[in-house]
Amino acid sequence: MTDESARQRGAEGDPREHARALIDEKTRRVPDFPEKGIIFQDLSPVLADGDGLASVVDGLIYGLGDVDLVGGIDARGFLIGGAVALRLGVGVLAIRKAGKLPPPTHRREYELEYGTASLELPADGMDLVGKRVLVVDDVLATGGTAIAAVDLLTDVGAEVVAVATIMELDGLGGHERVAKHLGGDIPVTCLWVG
Ligand SMILES: O=P(O)(O)OC[C@H]1O[C@H](OP(=O)(O)OP(=O)(O)O)[C@H](O)[C@@H]1O
Ligand SMILES: Nc1ncnc2[nH]cnc12
Repeated sequence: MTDESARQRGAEGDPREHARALIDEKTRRVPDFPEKGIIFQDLSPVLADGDGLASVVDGLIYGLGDVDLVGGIDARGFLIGGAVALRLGVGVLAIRKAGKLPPPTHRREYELEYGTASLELPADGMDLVGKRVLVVDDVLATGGTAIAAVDLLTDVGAEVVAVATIMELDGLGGHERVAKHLGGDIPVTCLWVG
């Protein structure tokens, strides 16, 4: 990390401003992927950049309350989840796509901007009751994935304290859907909206 990037990220105020500038500059926007009509927002170049990853992590945790555990959503949420957890000094939990975890599991199905899917969590081996969990992912689109993650964590007795994503796709209603599902008092934060 350079002194310059550290200065830009935090010392001069809100670290989200620098994160937003890098997201704006580096995101790869690909039309008609994975199907016609979808503009795929590929954050790979942002996260592959040291300053980009650090800025995003700082931005995602800005203003957060107490967190015991970070839940990262399969698959791109894993990248952010591990980095955020390390920064917060807590553990990370992989919220997995169906069929990856050995039984017993809890499962929730949901609809995506393109298709349907299921998420799973282990149903034993960990005591998640009462754990304050921050859910992280790269993109919030329709909100279906985030809602399934919230429901799974609720199923295992955890308390979701915030949902944070790097990017929100405007016009799909995801932010409102997730906020409403969480009941209004739990923050849904997205660094960049577009
Ligand atoms: O708000 P939603 O409409 O639910 O969409 C958002 C989800 O879609 C993408 O994941 P995807 O299912 O494509 O999986 P991947 O991370 O494995 O590529 C993205 O990483 C989010 O998890
Ligand atoms: N348009 C999109 N770009 C990247 N990830 C997504 N997840 C859901 N919709 C997406």
